[in-house]
Amino acid sequence: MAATGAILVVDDDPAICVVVGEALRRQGYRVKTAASIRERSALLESFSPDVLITDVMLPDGDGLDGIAEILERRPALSIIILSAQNTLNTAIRATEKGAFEYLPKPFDLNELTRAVSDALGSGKGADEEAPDAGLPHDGLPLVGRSPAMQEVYRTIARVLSNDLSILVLGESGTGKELVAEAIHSLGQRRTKPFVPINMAAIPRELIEAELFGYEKGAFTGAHARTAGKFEQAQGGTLFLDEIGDMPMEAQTRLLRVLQSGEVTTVGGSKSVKVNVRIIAATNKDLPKLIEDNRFRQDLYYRLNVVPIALPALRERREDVILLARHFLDRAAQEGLPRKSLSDDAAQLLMAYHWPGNVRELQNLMQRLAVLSRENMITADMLRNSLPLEAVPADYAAPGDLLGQAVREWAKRQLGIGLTQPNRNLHDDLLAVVEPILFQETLASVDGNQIRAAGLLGINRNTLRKKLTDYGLDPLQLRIAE
Ligand SMILES: Nc1ncnc2c1ncn2[C@@H]1O[C@H](COP(=O)(O)OP(=O)(O)OP(=O)(O)O)[C@@H](O)[C@H]1O
Repeated sequence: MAATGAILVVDDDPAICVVVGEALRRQGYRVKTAASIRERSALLESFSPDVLITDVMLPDGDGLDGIAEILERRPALSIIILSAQNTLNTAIRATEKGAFEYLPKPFDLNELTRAVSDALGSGKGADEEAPDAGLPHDGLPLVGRSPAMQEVYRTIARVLSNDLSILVLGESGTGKELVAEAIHSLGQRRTKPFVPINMAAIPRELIEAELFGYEKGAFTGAHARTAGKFEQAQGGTLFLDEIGDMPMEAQTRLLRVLQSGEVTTVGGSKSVKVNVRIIAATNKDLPKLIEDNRFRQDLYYRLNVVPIALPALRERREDVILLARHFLDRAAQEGLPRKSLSDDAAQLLMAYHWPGNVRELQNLMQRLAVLSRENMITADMLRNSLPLEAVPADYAAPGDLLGQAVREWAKRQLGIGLTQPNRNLHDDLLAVVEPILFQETLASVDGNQIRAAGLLGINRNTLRKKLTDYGLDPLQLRIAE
C-alpha cells in the first residue's frame, strides 16, 4: 500500500533533494523541496507538510534556528534533522529543539525513509519532552565524527531529559567515564553532584561501606557515621565504574537499593531515601558473567535500560587524527609548545591498533608535547614511543589511506542513495581513480607509454584507448613513444 503524507525536504545540495525526494515519492509521499530557510518558511505555509526534513547548514542561516517556533505553531509536525557537522553538540541541539530524529550525514537512505514512516506512524516524535533551552554546550568533551560516535551522540542526546539507567560498554580507555560525565553535566541533574565509584579500585570488603555508608563502630576503624556514595550523590548521578567487578553480595544489596530507592548504612537500621541517576560502566562481558554466576541477571536488566556501546579506537580510525590534534591543541592551551603532525606520523597513528584506546593516544600526545624538541611530530619519533611489533609492517602503505578514501566515497554514494539501478558504481570509481593512476605513472616514466603500460600491467593499446576515453591529452602528458 502506498504511504500517504506530505514531506518537505530542505537541503542546499540539489543531489540530496533529488535523491531523497525521489525515494520518498516512490513510497507514495507527496514531496516538495527547498534550498534555503526562506524557501522553507514559504513552503511550510503553502504546502503544510506532515514531516519536515531539514539540513542544518543552509545558505541563509542555521537550519536549527526557528525550529522551536515552527513546532510551537505546528505541534503536529515531525522534524528530521540532517547534518554534516556530526558533533555531540548538533545531536543535542536537534533533540532539544524537539526534532523527532537526527541523522548525521552521510546517512543511509533506508534509515531516512524508516524515520519518515516512524514519524508519521507515531503521530508525533518520541522526544516530546519540553525542550530545555538552557543547556551549556560549549567545550563539549567528546571528540570524534565517525559513524560509531554519531550513534553514541544520538543516544546521549536522547537520555538528557530523563532519568533512565545507562550502561556504558567499551574497552578500557574508550571514554566511558567521559560519556557518563557528559550525560550528567548536560542533563537535568547538572547542578547536583556527579559521584564516581570504581568497583575495581576498592577492596571487596569495603565496597558496601563505600556505597551505602556506615555507622560509627560498624567495623574496626569506623570512627563516625559516614555517608556513602549514594547519599553523596543525592539529586545527582552515581557513576558505578567497572560494575562487572562488583562482588555478588554487594550486587544483591545494590539491587535492593535500586528497587526501593532507599539505602541503609552498614551497621545501621534506619533507611534514607535517595534520588540518584545510575550510570554504570564495564569493559567486561556481563552476559558471560551472568552465565558463570558472577553477575546477577536481575541487576543487569535494571542497569541496562539504555546501553551505550563505545567503539574501540581501532574501529574508528577516522577519528584518530582528529583526537591526536585535539590532544596536541589542549597541550598547547596548557602552555606547552604547539606541535603538529607530519603526514607519515599521521599514517602511522592511523595504522596502529591502540590497545589502550583513546587514553593511550592521549598519553602519547601529551608525552610528545612535553618531551619532543621539534615542532613537528614525525613517524620516527612515534616509532620510538609505540611498540613497533604492534604496528603492521605495511603501516605506511598508502593503501590504508586509499582504502579509507574509497570506503568513504562508497558510503557517500550509497548513503545518499545516488545508486539507481541504472548506475554503475564500479565504473564511476574507476573513472575517479584511473586518470590519476595513469597520469602519475606516465609522469614517473617521462611519458613513455610502453613503460607505463608495463608498470600498470596492462596492454599498451588498452592504455591508449583509456587515455582517449578519459579525455587525457597524450601530448600534455608528454607521452613519448
Ligand atoms: N571521545 C573522546 N574525546 C576526547 N577525549 C576522550 C574521548 N574518549 C576518551 N577520552 C579521554 O581518554 C581518557 C580515557 O577516557 P575514560 O577514562 O573516560 O575511559 P574509560 O573507558 O572510562 O576507561 P576505563 O575503562 O579504563 O576506566 C580520558 O582522559 C578521556 O578524557
